[in-house]
Amino acid sequence: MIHPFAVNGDGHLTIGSLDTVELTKKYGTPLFVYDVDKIRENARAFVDTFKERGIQAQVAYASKAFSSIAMIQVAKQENLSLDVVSQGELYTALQANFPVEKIHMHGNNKSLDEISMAVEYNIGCIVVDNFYEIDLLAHVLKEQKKEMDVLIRVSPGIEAHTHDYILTGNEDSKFGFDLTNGQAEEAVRKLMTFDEIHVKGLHCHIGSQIFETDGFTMAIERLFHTLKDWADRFDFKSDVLNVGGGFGIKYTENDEPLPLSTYVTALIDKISEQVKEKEMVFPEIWIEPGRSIVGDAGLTLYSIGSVKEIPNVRKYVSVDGGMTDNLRPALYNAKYDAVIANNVNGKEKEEISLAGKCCESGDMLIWDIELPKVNQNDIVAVFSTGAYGYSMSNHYNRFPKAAVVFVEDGQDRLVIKRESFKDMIQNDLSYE
Ligand SMILES: Cc1ncc(COP(=O)(O)O)c(C=O)c1O
Ligand SMILES: N[C@@H](CCCC[NH3+])C(=O)O
Repeated sequence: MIHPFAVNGDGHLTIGSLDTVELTKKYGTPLFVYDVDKIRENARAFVDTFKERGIQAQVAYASKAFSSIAMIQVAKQENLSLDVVSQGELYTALQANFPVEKIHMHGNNKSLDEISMAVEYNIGCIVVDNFYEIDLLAHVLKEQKKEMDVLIRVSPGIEAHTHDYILTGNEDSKFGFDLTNGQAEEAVRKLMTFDEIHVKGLHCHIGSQIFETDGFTMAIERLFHTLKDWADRFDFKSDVLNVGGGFGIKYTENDEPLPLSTYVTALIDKISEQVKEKEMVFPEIWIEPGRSIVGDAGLTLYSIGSVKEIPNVRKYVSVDGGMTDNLRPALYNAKYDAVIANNVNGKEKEEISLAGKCCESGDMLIWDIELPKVNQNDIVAVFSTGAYGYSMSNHYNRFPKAAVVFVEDGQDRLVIKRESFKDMIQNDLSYE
């Protein structure tokens, strides 16, 4: 079983020492529950490693992994910076009173409205992704008579080992300027012509759920190759190097993630090596972890409903959620681990497949998992759903969105209310 979960005397799964079965009685299912201590522990693993090495750094929580007012407030308490990719994520951060100067905005198609809002609220930095955006940004800055720090997102041509859909640093990518075909240089030269725009450095993000450090260190080498070239040819200085997020976490026993501090150490060592070799100034290092801060701190609790046994084929056990609260299995064939929360150590086991309740054959949460024999109304806990679970949840089949509870210091606290049917239809207008 995956940290930080344990089992109490009743054989019930606990999270942050609270009985998950009791939580479902109080809040219903499906229910996301986060152990806030674990979120803090993950955040500190990054922050403290930089501190111990005396490195100037910003650890920006990639709020796309799970954005809510309470979560942004935890990020603020942990002195993280924040990565947002939309007006919605920015709005949430503003509502959480997150310090604006520590907000960075991403996006491969930032709209005029998004850029205007970012400039209006004086966020810390915009990560420029394409030529279209440069013109929009210059226009908005002139109009609002403001200045803005920017990073240039480049794709370093790295094929990280992960699912194709979550690969982002390769040449054939919708994100960023290509380093090798001259577009990145063209972008930086163009950005440097605007007095209102201050180019602070480069950004790259090679992908997500990555278990090795090689992809990151190779990317750093390529970035430094470029930085040295630009420094020699047109005196370009990179005060900041943002190497993105993407650090892998444990979903099942087959995943062997590195300790989070190992990623940071590898990044620092490689950057130190390159700085020395190329005789350059040590940049401030920024990273953008999302999944590795919240992923393994969260789980989802479901109630079991129908059970369909097809003799000699399979036993389908259906729960009261599915691809509406966890799209990842359907989208990436992502694998998860689970237990029966009210009978974790049950001796009599059977192999089942855990199905969601959407009208899609592909709405399966886990294929072929061995669990204690299940009964209707048992509670299933699916682990490591803290990242890209709630944030990618949707209204397919008009299922209302689940509730989210934070657990800390032996207390549970509702941080996102369960949607009502009324909430769900609030924007529907009558045609009668
Ligand atoms: C630019 C950028 N930064 C950070 C992240 C966060 O990645 P992860 O949640 O894998 O740490 C992503 C998502 O892949 C991203 O696209
Ligand atoms: N949503 C993806 C990762 C993409 C992250 C953003 N670039 C996941 O669930 O794994």
